[in-house]
Amino acid sequence: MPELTLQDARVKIDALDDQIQRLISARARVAQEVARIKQRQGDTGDHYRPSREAEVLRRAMARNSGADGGPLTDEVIARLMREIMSACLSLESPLTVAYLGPEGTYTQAAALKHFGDSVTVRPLGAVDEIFRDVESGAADYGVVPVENSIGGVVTHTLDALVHTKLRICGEVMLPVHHHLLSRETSLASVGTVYAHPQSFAQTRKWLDARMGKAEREVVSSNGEAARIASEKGGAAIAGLPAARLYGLNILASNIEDDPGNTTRFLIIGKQDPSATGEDVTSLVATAHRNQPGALFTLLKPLADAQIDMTRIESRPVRGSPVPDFYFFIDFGGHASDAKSRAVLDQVRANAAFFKILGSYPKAVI
Ligand SMILES: O=C(O)C(=O)C[C@]1(C(=O)O)C=C[C@@H](O)C=C1
Repeated sequence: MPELTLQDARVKIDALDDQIQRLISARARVAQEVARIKQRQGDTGDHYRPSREAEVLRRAMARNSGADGGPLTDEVIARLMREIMSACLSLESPLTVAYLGPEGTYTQAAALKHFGDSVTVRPLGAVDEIFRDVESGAADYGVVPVENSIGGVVTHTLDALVHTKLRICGEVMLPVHHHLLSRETSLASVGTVYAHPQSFAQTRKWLDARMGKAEREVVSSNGEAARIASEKGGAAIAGLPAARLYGLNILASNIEDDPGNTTRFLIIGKQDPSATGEDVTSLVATAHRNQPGALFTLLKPLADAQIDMTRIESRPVRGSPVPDFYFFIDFGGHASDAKSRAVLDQVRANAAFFKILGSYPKAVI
């Protein structure tokens, strides 16, 4: 092919943009039609469909890996598709999403990664408030952190899951990069570092090596840490959105001790997503007390069925006169498929307390 001039290339880009825009508008009109179909079918809730969204994103990534795919990465393609769907859904029924605030937290980044930009967000102060907000209908969905690859589980979230009527309808995996943010311009001028306890846990080695003399003050969130650093001085450990929001300098980047540092977040709401073929089921159960091998008995059906148990966490049962534990179990599969259903029935039969927390699509991006 003869080499294009810059002007020719721009003419091509303009022509492609015309086509892209026409197609996006056509897609948005079909989404409006989808909303009318759902209403005719008597659908009274919101129009968000987590399983369909996962399918659309997986198709986009598969197309990108095919013959006509590239040069953008699968993740970039999926994120673009994410935003198109988010905008289409906002025409159907705008969503309100509550998350663990304030603004600038990793939970906000997780909420936007999962739902895209075209949602109304409500930053709230505590995990319990997010559960209440969704239960009361003030928000359609909530986003809560559940586990970090270095810092471990978020106990408030596990405890709230035991008693809520809400369902887990999705998960988000967010690679977490911590930065040291400050109004100052050098590490030497920082007297106090503010951070959430999990962020301190995830940057401990770096802080010990580089900021051994600075005070460490625990605050309720990374967003709060950034706000304090912007008002009082010192430095905050937080993400880039917080640096932008509070106009702070980045004194050091990627200070997490483990470069694979990832936080998993849950989407909580009132719907049960349908099976997609790549799903996760979460349950909580207690074993019968005083029975030798009770936990083994509880888990045996999973092993017998060769089901992939991806997670197990325990939390003490509060107020129990003898030691007793809730076991939070995740496995690959959907509660509606025959194999998972049979296993769930057996686990339920072996448990003193049993509750399915949700079956939902495995995180796509
Ligand atoms: O397929 C649907 O049910 C739609 O509402 C369309 C659509 C989309 O834009 O593709 C939009 C929102 C839903 O969450 C899922 C998909």
